Amino acid sequence: MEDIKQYWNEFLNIISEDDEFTAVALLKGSVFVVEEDNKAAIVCSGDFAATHIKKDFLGRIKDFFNDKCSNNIDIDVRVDADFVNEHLMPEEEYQEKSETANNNVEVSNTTKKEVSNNKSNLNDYFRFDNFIQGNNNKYVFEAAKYVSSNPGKEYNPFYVYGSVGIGKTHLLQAIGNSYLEANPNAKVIYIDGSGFRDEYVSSLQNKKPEVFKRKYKSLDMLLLDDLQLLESAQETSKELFEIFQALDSAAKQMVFVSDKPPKELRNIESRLKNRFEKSLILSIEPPQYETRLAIIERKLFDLHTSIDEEVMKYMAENITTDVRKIEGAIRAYLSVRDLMKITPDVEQCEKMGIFKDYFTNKPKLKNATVKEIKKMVADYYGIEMSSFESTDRTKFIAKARHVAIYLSCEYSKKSVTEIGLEFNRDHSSIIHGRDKVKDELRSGSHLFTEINEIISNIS
Ligand SMILES: Nc1ncnc2c1ncn2[C@@H]1O[C@H](COP(=O)(O)OP(=O)(O)OP(=O)(O)O)[C@@H](O)[C@H]1O
Repeated sequence: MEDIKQYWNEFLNIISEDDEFTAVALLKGSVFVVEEDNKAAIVCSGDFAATHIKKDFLGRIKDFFNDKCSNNIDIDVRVDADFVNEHLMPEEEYQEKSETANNNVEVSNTTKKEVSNNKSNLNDYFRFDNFIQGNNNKYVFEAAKYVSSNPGKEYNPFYVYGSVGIGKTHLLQAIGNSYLEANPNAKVIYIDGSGFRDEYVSSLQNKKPEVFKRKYKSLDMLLLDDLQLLESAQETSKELFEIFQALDSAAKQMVFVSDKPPKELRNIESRLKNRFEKSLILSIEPPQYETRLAIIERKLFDLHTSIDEEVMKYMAENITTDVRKIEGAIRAYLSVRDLMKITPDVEQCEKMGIFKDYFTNKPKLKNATVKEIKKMVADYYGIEMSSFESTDRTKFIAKARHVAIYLSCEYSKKSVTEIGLEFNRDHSSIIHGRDKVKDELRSGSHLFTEINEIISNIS
């Protein structure tokens, strides 16, 4: 029998040499099993790994084996987290890891702090290969990668903005880490607005502003986070403009991150604002359902653990904006699991309120009746109210009807049977309509925006 397993190791070595970090992490985090002479499987810890392996690598893996082996090898990719946990680490290590998974989460967080490189303030954890791409961030991600390998060129400065906890700092630091990896002697500084202001103020107090100026003007790359924190520090922003000019004329890359676009920044040196407005400005949006699910899988993968898929989906459905909250929810779940030695399912999570501090609050509709909801939805889509009760099944009407049914189920406090009476339908049609919208929302469809707009019109 041929040594198929050996070929797998050879494949891993080749792919490691190619420096495909994501591939290496995904493939090494999976288990290769030879099942019969001409049958093998790649067992993964989650759908994220399985999907990517199937999509991006299975073809190459099959070609590689077909070149090596005399017979065609049938290779399947499947998900079995427990199997992976058991086979990937020695038994004692596995026991230790699962017993201390909660600590691991903390360890991972402290690691985030401890690994920071003193000179640059960068934290090694924030890399491109552990950043999940989705529709919300794909352009920013591509631009960030481009900037880190082509610094000081056409995207200088690069300006990124977006709301809380959606990966701005992660990408900013990934730019620095990746650039330093290729240029280990480069001078890079990552700092946030308040750190920059404090350093400037203390250089004035110590009567050494020249040292401060020299330090920043001699950089190869400046990564300034939370720029909005300089809004109340006009003098510092003037100083930043000087540094900006020096770095710009030396073609040194600058990346700025803020919670708002340049035009909304107040009390910032106007010449600086003007320059920002001419830069490459991109925003990161909150991640959609699939991206949130992939982030959860990735975070668990980093922690060498896994949790029930339904619980992951439950988290992804209910934490819609802030990825930091997703990390908190994972920590909360693992603490309960490890301290109480139970594996809560979705129902238990709900009963125990494990995620109550992390879930995104649903917009509140004050005293919304089914009638009001129907009126707002009809106005929004420009249809007659009577269409909701009619038998008209044209796509547009059916969609509006489903949205009205969904909102009535979520917000009117009426039972499905009562709602059914108002839509001239039985309770099973109401459940069908409601679930159809829920499924679409899960898949990150545009309906999410439409529903939010309707809700804000009602409330
Ligand atoms: N797409 C993603 N893939 C992987 N991890 C992510 C992603 N987006 C956010 N995170 C993680 O979420 C956490 C919060 O992200 P980050 O600190 O970058 O947010 P931020 O947008 O800078 O927020 P703030 O404005 O509050 O500083 C980090 O631990 C980061 O690794």
